[in-house]
Amino acid sequence: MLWSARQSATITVFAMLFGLGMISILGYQVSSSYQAEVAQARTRSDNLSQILEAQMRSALREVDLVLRDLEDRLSPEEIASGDLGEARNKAVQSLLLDKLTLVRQADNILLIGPDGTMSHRALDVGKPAQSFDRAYLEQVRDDPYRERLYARMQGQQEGILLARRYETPNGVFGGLVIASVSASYFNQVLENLSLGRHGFVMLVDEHGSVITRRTADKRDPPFKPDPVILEELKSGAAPAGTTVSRQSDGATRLVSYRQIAGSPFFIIVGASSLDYLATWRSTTLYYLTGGSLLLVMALMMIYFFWRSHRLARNLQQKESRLNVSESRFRQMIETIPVALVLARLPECFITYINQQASRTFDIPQAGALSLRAADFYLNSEDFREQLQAVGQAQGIRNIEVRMRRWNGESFWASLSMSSVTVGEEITLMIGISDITERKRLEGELKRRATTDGLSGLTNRAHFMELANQELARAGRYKRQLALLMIDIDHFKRINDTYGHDVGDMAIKAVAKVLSSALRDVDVVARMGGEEFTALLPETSPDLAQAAAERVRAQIEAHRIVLGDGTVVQFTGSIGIAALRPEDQLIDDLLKRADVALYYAKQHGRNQATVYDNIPADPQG
Ligand SMILES: Nc1nc2c(ncn2[C@@H]2O[C@H](COP(=O)(O)OP(=O)(O)OP(=O)(O)O)[C@@H](O)[C@H]2O)c(=O)[nH]1
Repeated sequence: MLWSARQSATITVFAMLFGLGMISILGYQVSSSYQAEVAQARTRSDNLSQILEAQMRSALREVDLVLRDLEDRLSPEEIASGDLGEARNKAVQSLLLDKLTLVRQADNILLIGPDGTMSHRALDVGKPAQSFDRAYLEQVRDDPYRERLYARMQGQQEGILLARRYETPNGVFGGLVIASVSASYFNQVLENLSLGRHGFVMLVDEHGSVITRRTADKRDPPFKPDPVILEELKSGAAPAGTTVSRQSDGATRLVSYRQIAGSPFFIIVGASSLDYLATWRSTTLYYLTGGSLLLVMALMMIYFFWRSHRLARNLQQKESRLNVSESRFRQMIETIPVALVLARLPECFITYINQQASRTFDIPQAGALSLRAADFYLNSEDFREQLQAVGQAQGIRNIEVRMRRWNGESFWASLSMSSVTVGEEITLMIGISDITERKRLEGELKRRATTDGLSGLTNRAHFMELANQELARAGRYKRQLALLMIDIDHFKRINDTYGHDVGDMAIKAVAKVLSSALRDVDVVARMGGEEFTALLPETSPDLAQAAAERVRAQIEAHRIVLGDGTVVQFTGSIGIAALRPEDQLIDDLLKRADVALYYAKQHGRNQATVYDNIPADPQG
């Protein structure tokens, strides 16, 4: 199918729009899935920080409740002094131990007196805190509204100290009840979190110092919390959970900050784009690969479409040029003055004849298609011979042959024949020129060249030619041959008496007599003037004499009746010569016949004389 330029352009535009549409859809898909992944990661970080915050908040609250319970159970002396006697000291420690077992997140419980000295502790492990940070203690002592206090654990162990301000029944600062929650507890909490390969989670204090942290990849550089965000969270300027994104090392980090309610500690959860975009990246890669393939296919389709379109267009142009040249060629073939017949070999069925052939053979062009080439020949054997000749040579040229028109009339044709092979098919090409007229003219010329114009008989030159052939044949086959030489008697007198025209009539009359009185095989000629010859093949001198006598008698019997009723009659003399073995040329015979004629004239005319019968002495 061949598209017009407009259709091609439309198809190309559609294909390009399709490609652009695909790119847009792909782009949109990639971008929206990116947004979704980021939003999901943000939610995940936020949720995780929220869960951790709730978990840690409740853990600290449990500890606080235990401490509050202890406050109720302990007396001011028991907090203030560790020197209560062995039994009481043991009872206090036992109480502390009991409470410690209730909160597995706490690893020890201590009592600090108002002077900052540790009075009791549940477990005698680690370095005993002899005295508490004095500045901190004084701060607590002087702030009766701060009943719950937090501090980072000092020393080697990382963790949190959760303290409660103890007041004596009369409202005086009585010391602190403290529980320590070591980082190992938080580590346990954070242990089973799924953070991804580059994620982290950390517990920091209000200054951003890390209490504990967990990263999937230990080689990752430690994350430094943003103090501004911590400050904003503390002051309430930022929402309880704040998630920010930061660029680092070619990746984006989504960091979710959340303060543990009621405490100066913060949970920070970080997710890396290397993790949360991993699936998106691989999916996008698939999309892009698939999309690129589709795009390449679309481009290839456009390319192949254009290519085939161009090829088809070229083909069409070539075809139309071919059609033009074919129609020109066909027109030429149709109008050339040579009859052209095409026939398919080997059956020789006619496949085409041109207009000239139609005229030559007198048959409609379509009508010829049911015929074979041989049907145009007068003798189909001629066709077979020519076909054979074409098979042996390249072709045959200007062969003269008798052909046949459709109405049965025969004619002479000059014919050329050759064969061409197109694909599997072998076609016979026959060019025919009707040469009937040429043949007629040739015949006429030949006749004029060999015939005497007045008498219609063979002229002298042609007679000499034919006579010599007969002579040679007779000599070869040892056959007899006789020659008559006929002359009108006193012809001059006829001319002179009646005129030249009557003389001509006499010449014609003698020619007629000779033609009728002699055989067809006899060669009769007018040698000039009123002199005639007749060559009689296979004729003995006696038979020749009889024929001469017949001629003489018919000439004598002939009458020319003139317009005025005048009857003209005349006679003729004939000399006869028979072939002799020594004769080489017809002139030898002519000479002897001439002698015999002369003898006949001399001896009274109107008679036939055989040369061999002339007496040795002519006078006698
Ligand atoms: N009408 C006519 N006369 C011709 C033609 N050719 C030659 N002649 C004449 O024929 C005559 C021949 O005469 P001659 O050769 O003297 O012989 P003749 O009169 O026949 O006498 P014999 O032969 O002795 O009987 C001449 O007068 C020629 O002019 C011709 O074609 N037509």
